[in-house]
Amino acid sequence: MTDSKSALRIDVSKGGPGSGKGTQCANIVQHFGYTHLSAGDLLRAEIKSGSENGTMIQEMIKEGKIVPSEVTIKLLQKAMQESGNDKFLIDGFPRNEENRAAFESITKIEPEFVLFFDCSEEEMERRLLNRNQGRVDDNIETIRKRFKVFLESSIPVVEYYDSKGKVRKIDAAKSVEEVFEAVKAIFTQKYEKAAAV
Ligand SMILES: Nc1ncnc2c1ncn2[C@@H]1O[C@H](COP(=O)(O)OP(=O)(O)OP(=O)(O)O)[C@@H](O)[C@H]1O
Ligand SMILES: Nc1ccn([C@@H]2O[C@H](COP(=O)(O)O)[C@@H](O)[C@H]2O)c(=O)n1
Ligand SMILES: [Mg+2]
Repeated sequence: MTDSKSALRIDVSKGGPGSGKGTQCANIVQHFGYTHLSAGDLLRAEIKSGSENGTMIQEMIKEGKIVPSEVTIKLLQKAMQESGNDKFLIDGFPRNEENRAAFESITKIEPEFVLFFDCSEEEMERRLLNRNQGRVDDNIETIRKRFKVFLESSIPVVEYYDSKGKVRKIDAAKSVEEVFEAVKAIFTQKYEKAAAV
């Protein structure tokens, strides 16, 4: 997203649950100097911190529901301020139209581009059930709810950005290395274009 006043640059990483957003963002950070902000990770940290919103967030995550935007946006803004960076890769946000509209209205920032990790439900389900990170939402019941929310609420946001020519779709069913090759090509092209201006 670009913000002319503060020159913050933000790209967005989207894709279904288990499509590999977090894995690829970690690679992008190492190669391209972004700060990675995972909305899900920030919400999980908020639960651990013992915040007054912790119980509500925990319940929403267990049910695969989307936490109210004001909570998530405050966490994102705080993390951005604390990072000292001006280049952010926001992972798993905006998750629905409310997230998108509220973020843009509060921050006046729009994404430069949106990476969309495209993967079948069958493969995503396999990956989530093998993740073994102790997440309360990595069980088959919650995974099915998360897939439904993804289709009903998150895909329309991808379509919105697509209509603005911002989506870069990546075949995320390939190996981690192959997916990263495709990601690298997108970022390299972006920097080459910027250098040519
Ligand atoms: N290309 C890949 N091939 C096989 N396994 C992968 C691939 N990418 C990621 N994984 C594995 O799949 C699991 C989910 O990946 P990751 O946590 O990056 O997904 P995510 O999109 O961030 O999911 P969530 O939305 O639930 O946070 C992890 O165990 C990860 O190691
Ligand atoms: N914008 C968001 C992002 C996430 N959540 C909640 O966290 C859960 C886990 O998110 P991951 O990106 O780590 O998979 C997600 O299912 C939501 O419950 C949210 O509310 N808003
Ligand atoms: Mg993740």
